[in-house]
Amino acid sequence: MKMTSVNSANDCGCGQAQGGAWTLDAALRAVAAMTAPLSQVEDVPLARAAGRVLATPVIARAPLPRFDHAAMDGYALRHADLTGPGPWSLPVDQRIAAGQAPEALAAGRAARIFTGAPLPDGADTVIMQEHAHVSDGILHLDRLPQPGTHIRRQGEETAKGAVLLEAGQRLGARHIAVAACAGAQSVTVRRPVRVVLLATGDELCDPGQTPGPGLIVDVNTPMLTAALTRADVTLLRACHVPDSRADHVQALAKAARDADLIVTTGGVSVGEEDHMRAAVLALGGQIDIPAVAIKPGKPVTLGRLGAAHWLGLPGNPMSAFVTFMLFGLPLLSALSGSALPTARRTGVLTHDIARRLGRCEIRPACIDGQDAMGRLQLTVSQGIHSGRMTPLARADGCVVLPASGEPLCQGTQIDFLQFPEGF
Ligand SMILES: Nc1nc2c(c(=O)[nH]1)N[C@H]1C(S)=C(S)[C@@H](COP(=O)(O)OP(=O)(O)OC[C@H]3O[C@@H](n4cnc5c(N)ncnc54)[C@H](O)[C@@H]3O)O[C@H]1N2
Ligand code: MOO
Repeated sequence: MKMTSVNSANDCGCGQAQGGAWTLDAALRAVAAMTAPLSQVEDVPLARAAGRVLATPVIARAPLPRFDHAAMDGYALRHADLTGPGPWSLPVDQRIAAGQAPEALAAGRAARIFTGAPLPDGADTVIMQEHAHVSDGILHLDRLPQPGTHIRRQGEETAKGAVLLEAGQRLGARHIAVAACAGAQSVTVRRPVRVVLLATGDELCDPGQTPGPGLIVDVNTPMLTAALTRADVTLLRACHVPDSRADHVQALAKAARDADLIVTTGGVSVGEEDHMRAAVLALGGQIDIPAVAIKPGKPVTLGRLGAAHWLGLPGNPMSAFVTFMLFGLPLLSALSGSALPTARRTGVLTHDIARRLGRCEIRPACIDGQDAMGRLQLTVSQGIHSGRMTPLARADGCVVLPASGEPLCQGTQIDFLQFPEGF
């Protein structure tokens, strides 16, 4: 097959040298297989548990609801007291608000009761106050109620001892609410994943600075700092590393001492200024996945350095973004023992796509609604450039264009990775 020029304006050269590169699916399977959850756990109060990952299940300490109670403001009575054809009249001799302990209901009597208040012993039915009439302390009913209405029974939602949240659950507001229902004051979660972020390149200057000749603004550090700002991650530090082997070795050695995961950007390609792989190997590290046959992001490299995982992202910001989404997010999930954040969905193309067969492409895409069958309608960026970030700002996720297969025409089904919230 004739290759187009590597100098083409829309092409950084990925896909031209597939030797040694893993397929995307094989690399993702390997990451899942070789990454075990951190063993250390800690107890945190519910108020500080948002975004953390449960290490042990949350068990109901009592039945839910804990006791029989009224589901409506009204009157509690014993249904068997409503004898004969009606209307019926029952003296009201008790008033029970939420939080009060009632007395048993005497025969032939009703109790004024409010939503959430415990049902008195002997009562088995609650009448909404809109369906009752009370005068001089006597409850009058014209219609016979259904026995047992408007009562929430002890244990009807769940029994004592039931598992309400499984280990591995990432805690959002609704899960914390369920833990509170369970009677928990705190939860046992995995400790945060400790990450060190290293951006390599002599050309980098900080955002906000005016770059001197040949310099560029560091995009990867703010991008990945944002992606790593989450409750289940402690970003220990984010540093620039100059383009020298000695500086790489020094920064990596320090990172390996305190990080669970070292994320680097740049320096993973093949030029003399690319020192990352050599530095990892010089420190006794290992490379598990040397490259992945995707565009952008082919030079992405995964390995180990001491006890730490190493994720070597390519320097081009678009490549770094895509490879962090594909590998960084699953790595963090695996280390924190939670499910993958981005399930692959299937969508349908709204237009034809020109692509080069033989390489797997990851392209930004927008959701343009759903068709009659509920399938996502996807509009995909035409062509990608691994340094260009602007298409990502408008996108809802990325499509995965397979390396082989039929032409991609309007209506073709395609895999879609929706960006997680905040990504
Ligand atoms: N002869 C070959 N050259 C290249 C190949 C190849 O296979 N053979 N692969 C190309 C591909 S694909 C990519 S991607 C890049 C990856 O290179 P590195 O990971 O070594 O990254 P750098 O060379 O350090 O930087 C690439 C590019 O990105 C810019 N950059 C780097 N860091 C940042 C940052 N923090 N913020 C913004 N921009 C950044 C850097 O200035 C370069 O322009 O290699 C190709 N070359
Ligand atoms: O295309 Mo490279 O993918 O610039 O990562």
